[in-house]
Amino acid sequence: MLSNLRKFGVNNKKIPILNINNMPCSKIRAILKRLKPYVPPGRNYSSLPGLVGNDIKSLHSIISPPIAKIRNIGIMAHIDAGKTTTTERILYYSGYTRSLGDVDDGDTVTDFMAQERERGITIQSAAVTFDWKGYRVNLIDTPGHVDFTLEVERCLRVLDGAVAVFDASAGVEAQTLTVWRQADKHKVPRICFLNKMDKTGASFKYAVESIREKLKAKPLLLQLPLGEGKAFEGVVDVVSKEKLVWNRKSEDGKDFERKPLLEMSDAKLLKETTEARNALIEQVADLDDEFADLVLGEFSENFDLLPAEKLQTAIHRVTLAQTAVPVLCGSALKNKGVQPLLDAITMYLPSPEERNYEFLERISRLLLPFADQHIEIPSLTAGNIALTVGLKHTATGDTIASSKSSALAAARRAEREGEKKHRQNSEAERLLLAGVEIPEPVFFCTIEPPSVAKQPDLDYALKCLQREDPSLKVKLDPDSGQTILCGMGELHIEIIHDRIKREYGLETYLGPLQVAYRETILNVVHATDTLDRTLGDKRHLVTVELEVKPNETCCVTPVLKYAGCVSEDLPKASQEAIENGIHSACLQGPLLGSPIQDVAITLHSLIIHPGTSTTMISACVSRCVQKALKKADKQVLEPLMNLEVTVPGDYLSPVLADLAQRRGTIQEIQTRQENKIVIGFVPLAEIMGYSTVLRTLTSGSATFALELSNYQAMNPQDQSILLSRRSGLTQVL
Ligand SMILES: Nc1nc2c(ncn2[C@@H]2O[C@H](COP(=O)(O)OP(=O)(O)OP(=O)(O)O)[C@@H](O)[C@H]2O)c(=O)[nH]1
Repeated sequence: MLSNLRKFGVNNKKIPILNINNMPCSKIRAILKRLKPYVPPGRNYSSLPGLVGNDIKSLHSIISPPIAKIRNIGIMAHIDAGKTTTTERILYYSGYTRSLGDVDDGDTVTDFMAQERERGITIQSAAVTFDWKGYRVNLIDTPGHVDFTLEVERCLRVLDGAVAVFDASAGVEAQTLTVWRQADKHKVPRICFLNKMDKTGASFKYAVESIREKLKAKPLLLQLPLGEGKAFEGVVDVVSKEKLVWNRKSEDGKDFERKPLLEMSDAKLLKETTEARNALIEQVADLDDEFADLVLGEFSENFDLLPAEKLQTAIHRVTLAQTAVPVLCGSALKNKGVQPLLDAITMYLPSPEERNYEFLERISRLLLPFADQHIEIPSLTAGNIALTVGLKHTATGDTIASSKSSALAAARRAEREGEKKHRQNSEAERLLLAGVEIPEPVFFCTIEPPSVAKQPDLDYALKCLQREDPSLKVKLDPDSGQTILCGMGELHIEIIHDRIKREYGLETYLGPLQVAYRETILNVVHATDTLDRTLGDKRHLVTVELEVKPNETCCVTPVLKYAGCVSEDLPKASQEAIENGIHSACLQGPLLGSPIQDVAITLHSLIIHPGTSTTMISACVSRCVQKALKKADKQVLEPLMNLEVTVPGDYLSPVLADLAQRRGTIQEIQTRQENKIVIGFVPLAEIMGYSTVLRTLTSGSATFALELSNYQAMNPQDQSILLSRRSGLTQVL
C-alpha cells in the first residue's frame, strides 16, 4: 500500500500525503510510523489530532467526530493585534505543536508562506485542525491588513464562529470595524479576546468601552483581568468566581492554578467579581427569555446559587443569536489566558448543526488541512472544513454543488434571502450563489516578463494567482499591449510580484504604481452613428441613435434603457450585442482611459439591416457611445481613502501639517491614553509611500490604516494638473 503515499505540491512545495482510502488500520499505523511529516525548519510538531504519538487513538474520531463536537472558527482582527501569536499558543496548548512559534522569529505554523515569515504578517488564511478537551476545532487564521480583506471575507462565509482579537491598549481599530462588519454580513457569532493585557497602556475598561461604542455590540464580561500592563498575572473567571493565575516560573504558560475566590484572602476581588457576575446574569436574562424565567423563578433571591452551567448554556444561546458577545482577556505573547479562551471557543461558539447550511457536496479527493500539511481522507461529515484538488475551473468565492438542480435551488434561496443582487436572467447567472463581494482594485501597474518568450509563463502564473485571489485583476492595455496588474494596495501588488518570482520562477518587472481613476460626465449628450461594411458577399449595416447622461445614483456599470420606439422584442442576441458594445465603450473614458461610471444610456433608435452580425452591432454601439462621451463635459473621479493614524501626542502637529499638504480632510481627533487618533479622508494619489514618510515624521512611533471610502470628483485645478502630467508622460513615452 506504500504506492498510496503520494507527493502533492501546494505552493510549489512537495508535501507528503497519506491516502487512507480503503486501508486497514494496522497498515495506517505502520505507515504513520515510517512517515516523517514535512516540518518547517525550527519547529517541533506533535502528532495530528486524534493521533497520540505515532499511534491512532480512534481513526473514526479523526475523520468524523460527532458534529456537536465540531467547531469551525476563524480568528480575525486589525493588523498586529496578535492573531497569529494567539493561534500559535492555541496549537501548542492543544498539543498540535511541541514548541512555541514566534511571529517575530518567523517560525509560526499558520504564517507558512515565505513572505509571511519574512514580514511577520498574515497574507493568506491558513487552516489547522486540532482537538481540545474532546472537541474538534478547525481554525482559520485570517490576515489583518486591509489589502487582503477579500481573503477574510471568503473565510467568514464558511465559518460557524469567530474569535475577534483586540490589542487591549488600542481597543477597536480601523480594520476591526471592517472585519466586524463582514462578520455581521455573514451572521457569524463571535467572542472577543482582549489580547496584549501585558502591554504598557493596556486597559480592559477602555477596550470594552470601545467594543460597546464603536462596534455597537453588547459585551458580556466573562473575565476580569488580574492586573494590567506589567502587573498582569492572570484572569478572574466571572462565571465560576475563580481566579486563574499563571505560574511565573512556567516558561510556556502550561502551568496555571484555578482557585476559588475566598472571602478571607480575596475580599475585594470577590466583591468585584460578585458584582460583575450579577450584572452578567441580569444582562443575559434581558436577552434570553428562557434564562430570564429560570433566574426570576428559582434564583431571584440569590444569584450565587445559580449553577455556572446554566449561565454558560444561556451565554451560548445569546452568542449564537448574536445579541451579545462574550469578552475574555489575556496575553498570548506572555502565555496567559489562552487555555480559557479555548474553553470558551468550545463552550460558547456553535457547532455546524446549530448553523443553517443546507448544501450537500460530493467530491473525488478530500484532504484535511494542517496548515501546510495535508492528510487524504475517504469521506467527511457535514460541517467540517476540508480541501479538494483538481477543480480546474473553480475560483475563490465559487460554491460547489452536487448537481445543477441543487445549485439552482440554492441560488433561488440565496436570492430570496436578498444576499445576491440578481443581475441578469441567464441560467449561468442564476447558478451563481451569493459569492464574496470582490472589492474594486484601486492601484495598477504594468508587469513585464524577462523576455517575450516568457509571456505565456507570466500569463499562466497570473491566471493561477487570480483563481486563488479574485481581488487581483489582470488586463491588457489595448494601446501598448502591456499586461496590467490591478490590486488592492501597494503591499498586495508587491506580494504578487514576489510570489511570481518564488513560486513560478519568473523575474518580472513592474512599472510605476498608478492610481485607478474613474471618469464620468456632467451633462446630457446625444450621438448617432452608422456602420456600413461589406465583408465577402454580406452587407452589415447598423444605425444607432443614443443619449448619454449623468445617472442620479452611483453605478459602476452604465445603466441601459430602451426608448419606447426601440422594439421591445429585439432579439436576445442583439440585446446582448448592444450591452457588450456599451460596456466596452465605457471601459476606457476619453480623459485618462479610465472606466466610466455613474452614467445612464438611452437607446433612441436602432436600425439593423438583415444579416448584420452581432459583432458589427456591438462595434457600432460602442463607437457611438464613445462619440457621445467625447462631446460631453467630463470629470475625473479619484479614490478617496478613510485614514486613521495613531500617533503619540508629541508628534501630532507634524502629522497634521503633512496631511494638509496631501489634500487630507480631518474629521476627528480622538485621545487614547497618550496617543492621538487622527480620523479623516485623503485621496489615494496623495498617500502612496505614506508608511515611510510617517515613520520619518514620528521616529517610527505612529501606525496607520487605510480603507477605500468612495470615488469623489477631483476639483478642476487638481484635475487639470493630473491631466497635464499624464499628457506630459505620454509625450515622454
Ligand atoms: N505585548 C504583547 N505583544 C504581543 C502579544 N501578542 C502578539 N504580540 C506582538 O504583536 C505583534 C503582532 O503579532 P501577530 O501575532 O503577528 O499579529 P497578527 O494579528 O497575526 O498580525 P497580522 O497577521 O499581520 O494581521 C508581534 O510583534 C507579536 O510579538 C501580546 O499578548 N502582548
